[in-house]
Amino acid sequence: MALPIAAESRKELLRLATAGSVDDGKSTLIGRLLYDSKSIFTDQMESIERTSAERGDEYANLALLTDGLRAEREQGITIDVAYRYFATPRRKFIIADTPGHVQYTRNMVTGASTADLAIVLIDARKGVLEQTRRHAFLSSLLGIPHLVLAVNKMDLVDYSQARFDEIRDEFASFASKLTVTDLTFIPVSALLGDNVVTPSANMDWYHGAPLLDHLEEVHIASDRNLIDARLPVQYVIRPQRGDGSDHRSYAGTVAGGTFAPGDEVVVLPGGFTTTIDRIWAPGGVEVAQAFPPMAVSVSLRDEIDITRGEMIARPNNRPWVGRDVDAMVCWFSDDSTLRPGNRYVVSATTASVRAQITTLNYRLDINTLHRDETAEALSVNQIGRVTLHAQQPLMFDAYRRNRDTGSFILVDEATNTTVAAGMISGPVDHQSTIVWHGSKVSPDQRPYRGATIWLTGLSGSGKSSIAVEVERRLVAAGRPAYLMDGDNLRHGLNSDLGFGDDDRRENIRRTSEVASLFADSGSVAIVSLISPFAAERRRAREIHAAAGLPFFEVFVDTPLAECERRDPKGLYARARRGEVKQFTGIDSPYERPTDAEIVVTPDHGSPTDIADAIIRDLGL
Ligand SMILES: Nc1ncnc2c1ncn2[C@@H]1O[C@H](COP(=O)(O)OS(=O)(=O)O)[C@@H](OP(=O)(O)O)[C@H]1O
Ligand SMILES: Nc1ncnc2c1ncn2[C@@H]1O[C@H](COP(=O)(O)OP(=O)(O)O)[C@@H](O)[C@H]1O
Repeated sequence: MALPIAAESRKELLRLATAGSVDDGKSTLIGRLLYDSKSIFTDQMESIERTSAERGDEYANLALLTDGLRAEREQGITIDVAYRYFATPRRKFIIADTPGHVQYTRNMVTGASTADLAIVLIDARKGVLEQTRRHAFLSSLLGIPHLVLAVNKMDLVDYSQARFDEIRDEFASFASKLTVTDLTFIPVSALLGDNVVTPSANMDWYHGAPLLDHLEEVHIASDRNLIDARLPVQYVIRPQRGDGSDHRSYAGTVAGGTFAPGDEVVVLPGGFTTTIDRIWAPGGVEVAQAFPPMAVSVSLRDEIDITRGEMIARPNNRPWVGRDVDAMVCWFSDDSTLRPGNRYVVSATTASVRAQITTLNYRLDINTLHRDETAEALSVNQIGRVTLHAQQPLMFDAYRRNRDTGSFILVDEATNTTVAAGMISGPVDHQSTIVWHGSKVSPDQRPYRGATIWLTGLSGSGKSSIAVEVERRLVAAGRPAYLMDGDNLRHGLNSDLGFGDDDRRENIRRTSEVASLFADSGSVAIVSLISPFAAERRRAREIHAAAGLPFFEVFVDTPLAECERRDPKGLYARARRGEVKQFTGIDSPYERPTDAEIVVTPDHGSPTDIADAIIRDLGL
């Protein structure tokens, strides 16, 4: 016999969001659902009955159930969303209960972003109001697949079918402008229980299901995207000595499609292709298939260096990979505004990347759907369409295709707070209008196969001295080779860049791209760049890997003290005196490479000795 707990966990979960103000009877409706489905504990019920009697309420005031909880949680919580849990024999439910006033747009965005179904309440006496339209619009913007219009307080309009029909027609004409796929109207009285859990004896003209039946029956299994296989890598599990495993595995929550052992996959953004070896569910149980929203770990047939934030997909069905994204954002922060030029960290699936807002295309009035194209900023609870530019490629889908891989949050790095939520429309247009023109020359038609030798190290470590010797030897041997020295590039290609972190990243990015073009042409690109950041060096490697080009990192590991002693340009002395700011090793970081192909130290001899060794070791 199955244990009850197992039966419980097998039940399908429906995430439901309710929007509306207290006056519409939202709290009473939720209370009624909990009460009539026997989800309230007896002691809670007794206290509600007692308080209702004290207040002189005619009926047990079920709103007290949710309002009481709200008062508790108001302390110290900025985003006011209460999650309630209840279950019936057929399904489990999580209700995200969000207050409905205009200033609570951010709450609704937070609470409803993962919902399968939204209930929008209408007071039958008042009909369709501005806030009804606002809630319906937000539900559609958030891509909630099922929308229920609960026309409440039917007892106060004599259970009139005519009034219900009037409201339904008015709302349906507005909803036709939205992308609502499944719309259901239910006449209810939350206070008296009509059509909430049990069918109403007062509305025999209504032949549909009561609300709870609808919630139990609405078909949600196919709402998830089961086509586009996506596994954002959350962390890497390395084999422990002695535990019998011989493979690294990659853990994450499946965000779309299905994965099975033997499937060919691509790891993005690097572009390596391999095959899934095995898949485990939590607890180490091996499974034959993974689908959303399963948390799994997978092992791959080839050893590939994968880190958090990368994505496993299918070679013939990839997410977009790009830096420029077009999105709708809802601004959350009371303390700041969104403006073009502002910089944030974009957190999308498991990746976090720095990005800048490039444009605010318009601000949307969520009551009228009017687009204000003259808007210069978004403040709290406002929604607008923006484009942003990320410093590293993001992997994403359109939100309407996949709510997990199509959404992100913006984090203010200075305060480490979430300032916005975003829903991606797609890559910025200019990208989709640019096509890749393939060359008619294949790599083996070129006289030489190119490569990049990337020298990294502190200023004065000896990068340039070694690089010029490598270039000289290769050219003398008849190989096309070309030296790209950071100092020299900063005179032309990178003359607009300084030494702040962002500028250095851009410096490394541009140099990576140019080096890969040289390598692609059959030349050996020799780069001599401090390149202090591990992520950007890694990105340089990935750019080459994606194009199938060899990339060799050479870490010129000369201790800071020795570089400072050499100080060929007198820059260390000036940095110590504070005349040169953000100098690497002094007041700007250098992240030491951990996976360089070659590490050279001063013990290895003169630059010429080292150049000889590099050429020999790399087989060039
Ligand atoms: N603040 C500060 N920090 C580091 N380096 C400085 C700075 N200001 C000027 N220089 C000179 O610029 C050279 C480094 O440029 P890079 O393009 O290699 O640097 S980076 O990769 O963008 O960090 C570097 O050249 P090398 O000594 O050949 O490394 C310095 O001479
Ligand atoms: N292997 C080495 N042994 C001793 N001195 C070296 C070595 N490599 C470079 N140097 C000296 O160190 C100084 C800085 O070298 P440089 O190539 O300009 O460094 P970087 O390009 O890393 O700033 C130069 O004076 C150079 O002669």
